[in-house]
Amino acid sequence: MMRAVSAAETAVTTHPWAVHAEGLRVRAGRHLAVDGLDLSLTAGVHGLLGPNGAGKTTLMRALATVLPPAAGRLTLLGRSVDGRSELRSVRRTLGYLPQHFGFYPRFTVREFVGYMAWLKEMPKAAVAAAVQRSIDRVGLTAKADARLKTLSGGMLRRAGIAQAIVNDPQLLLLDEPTVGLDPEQRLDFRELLRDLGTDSCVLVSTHLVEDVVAACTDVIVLNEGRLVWQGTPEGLSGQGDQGDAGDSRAERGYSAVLRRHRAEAAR
Ligand SMILES: Nc1ncnc2c1ncn2[C@@H]1O[C@H](COP(=O)(O)OP(=O)(O)OP(=O)(O)O)[C@@H](O)[C@H]1O
Repeated sequence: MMRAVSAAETAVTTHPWAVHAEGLRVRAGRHLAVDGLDLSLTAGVHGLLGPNGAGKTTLMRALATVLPPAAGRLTLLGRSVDGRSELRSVRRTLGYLPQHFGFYPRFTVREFVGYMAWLKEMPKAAVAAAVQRSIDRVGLTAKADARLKTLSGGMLRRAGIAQAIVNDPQLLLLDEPTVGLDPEQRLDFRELLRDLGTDSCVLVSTHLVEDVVAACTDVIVLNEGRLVWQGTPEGLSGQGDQGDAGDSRAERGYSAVLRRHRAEAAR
């Protein structure tokens, strides 16, 4: 006899949230930088906005499994992040560009990306082609065999993006990826983001509202460790009015979201 399958079971097996957080709290040092966050993300490009100190980097680090949750529930790609074997399997399918990343200056771009592929336990036979493809995708083909110490800041950032995408991650976390990119590279990067977001869940932290509008399917606004707004870029543009700060409708909408949250918090 066939057993009835509950909606909850199919949801987990066929449509797992790439990120599902309930009441998530994360400490940065002693400070509770993420304070009771509820967030669910699926495939697409999600732009993470928030003022300095909002908790964006701390959230990214928690989703990258670098920082453990202090409280609440967190599942990534349908798996909890509690046990060692779950963590290992999640990390194989993650890509993460930290805000500040360490690297060996004498490594070439190819060696660096290859080393990260090895850390992600990619099958040996697939590494060389995957490394070349990710270097090509970030526009560093001509610099593939240059040492990292000889690269400009923007090129180094692109090498960082290449290592993050080398394993075709299902969950890609990019913390301020456009810092140091020149205007032409930023346009290319937006195209790459749109491409990556068709199959994967991409979370991009940025201060540039225009990048979010141009490349994201969804916007998340964080303030004081809490999610204060989530919706489409068009929806964000509709939040503001002429009196709000900003050069574009989206910037004024973002200012309005923060203004309202601050007013509510002050009550
Ligand atoms: N190691 C630490 N020890 C104590 N407090 C910290 C530490 N790291 C971060 N914080 C604090 O946690 C809060 C959130 O910091 P976080 O770096 O996550 O914010 P952010 O939104 O990424 O900011 P920015 O836009 O400036 O990069 C800030 O108030 C910050 O001062």
